[in-house]
Amino acid sequence: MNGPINIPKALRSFRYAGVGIYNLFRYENNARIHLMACIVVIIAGVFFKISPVEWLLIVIQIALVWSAEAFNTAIEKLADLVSADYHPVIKIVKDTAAAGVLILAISAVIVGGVIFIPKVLLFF
Ligand SMILES: Nc1ncnc2c1ncn2[C@@H]1O[C@H](COP(=O)(O)OP(=O)(O)OP(=O)(O)O)[C@@H](O)[C@H]1O
Repeated sequence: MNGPINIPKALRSFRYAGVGIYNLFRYENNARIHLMACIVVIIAGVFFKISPVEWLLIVIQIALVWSAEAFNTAIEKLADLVSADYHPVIKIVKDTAAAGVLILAISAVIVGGVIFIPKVLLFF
């Protein structure tokens, strides 16, 4: 370690990360879709009075998907900077990054289904 913890620097990092979160939901279509899905899930969670463990699973899934979306967007932006023209490697990079989001989105749908489908069926 190079000395005491630099609190102002840490706070600046938080601010930059906050700007990143704002930009993600302000400008990225897929991130907005995930945000809307998250709002629907939270409303459903409150409505069906899901348990604390179920809330924790939902929170983890939301964090995983948002986080993957943030990394995917960062990779896309970097790829666009590296090569604005079509490039087969950029295609692999972008498709692979998108695959990371899709894998976690499928996991979130499965977790959501396991939690909510029985409650919805009981409701009707
Ligand atoms: N420069 C490129 N070279 C090769 N393939 C590309 C390139 N740019 C995009 N693609 C292909 O098009 C797909 C969509 O890319 P794009 O950057 O438009 O992502 P997106 O998911 O539409 O996100 P956004 O609209 O937020 O930028 C990529 O997954 C990739 O297959």
